[in-house]
Amino acid sequence: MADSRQQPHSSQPTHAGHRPDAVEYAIEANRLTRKFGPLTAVDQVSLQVPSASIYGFLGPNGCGKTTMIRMLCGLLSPTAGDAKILGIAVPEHAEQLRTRTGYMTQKFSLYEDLSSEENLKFIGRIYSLSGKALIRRVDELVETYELSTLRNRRPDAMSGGQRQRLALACATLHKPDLLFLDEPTSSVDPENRRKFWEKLFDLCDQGTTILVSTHFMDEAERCHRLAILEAGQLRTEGDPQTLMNNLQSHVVELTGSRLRDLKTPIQRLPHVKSVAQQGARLRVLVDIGIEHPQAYLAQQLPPPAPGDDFQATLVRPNLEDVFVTVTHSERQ
Ligand SMILES: Nc1ncnc2c1ncn2[C@@H]1O[C@H](COP(=O)(O)OP(=O)(O)OP(=O)(O)O)[C@@H](O)[C@H]1O
Repeated sequence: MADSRQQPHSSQPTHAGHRPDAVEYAIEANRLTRKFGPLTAVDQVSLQVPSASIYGFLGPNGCGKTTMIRMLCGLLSPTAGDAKILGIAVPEHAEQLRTRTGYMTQKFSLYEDLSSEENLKFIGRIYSLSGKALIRRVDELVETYELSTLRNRRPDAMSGGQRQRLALACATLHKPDLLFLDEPTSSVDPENRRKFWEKLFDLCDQGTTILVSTHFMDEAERCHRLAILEAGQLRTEGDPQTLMNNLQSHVVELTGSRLRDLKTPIQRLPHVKSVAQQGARLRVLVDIGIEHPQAYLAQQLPPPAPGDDFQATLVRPNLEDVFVTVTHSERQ
């Protein structure tokens, strides 16, 4: 039976934060906690985000991603714990970070009654740009984010991808050292998401640190490092390849002609953590303590009928497998 696990490849940033005043970690959070009445939305989360890297928050709805970002931005006070952003304590000294950070929310904070160009100029003036410097910067952003044909268009007449490009242009107008992106691609198709990520890597190469929250696995896999959150708690943290290599489950793919009948019995097996149908295959997560997972599954199931081409293959874990294993979400 085949084992298609591949060798890890490096997912470290190729640049080392070449801004002169760069700190080693753009974000340092120490047991950060936020309660809303009886609810603990963020529960003692500690993490370090290396400068000039892209760091992801991955987690289901309501797991605390936005609350965490708002505390790191200095917009929300923690109930307990502390954080330093670019070496500066928040929320105490958040004002010092105003011109050094950018924030793009999932709702794209654009002014709907202003055109693209007017949005950019308005934001530019907030950051004290004026005259030729403002015009130059707006032209630069229009070029970078492919907005030249949209200069006079208002956001409400733009597609999701176009609005997102404009929102990113606005969020980066003042060349922030650190950019917070809260589910920035939730209304964007895969092609535009891919292009958006190219822009993020360009920014990162220029020394910008990016913290991005997402529930898309393919996006999470692009990050240099990743935190998986659930119910306000940090379940695991690391670079995606290492997380996949260190997965505490075997991943077995089953093919054959009676997969739908097998799904329920497999789900009931004591050492099976999850079963998901993917097209003509069942993807099964088996406890890492089981030495021969394919044999384990074959032994527990009814014998194949004559002519059944049942096969069990050990495959390389993906990030969704990591997510399912470290959280309590059951993949069906
Ligand atoms: N101001 C608030 N008052 C009360 N509860 C809040 C407040 N803000 C967030 N919460 C609660 O805290 C929990 C975490 O919410 P949060 O928005 O941080 O999650 P999230 O991971 O960003 O979710 P999503 O992916 O849906 O955006 C949720 O249960 C939410 O209802």
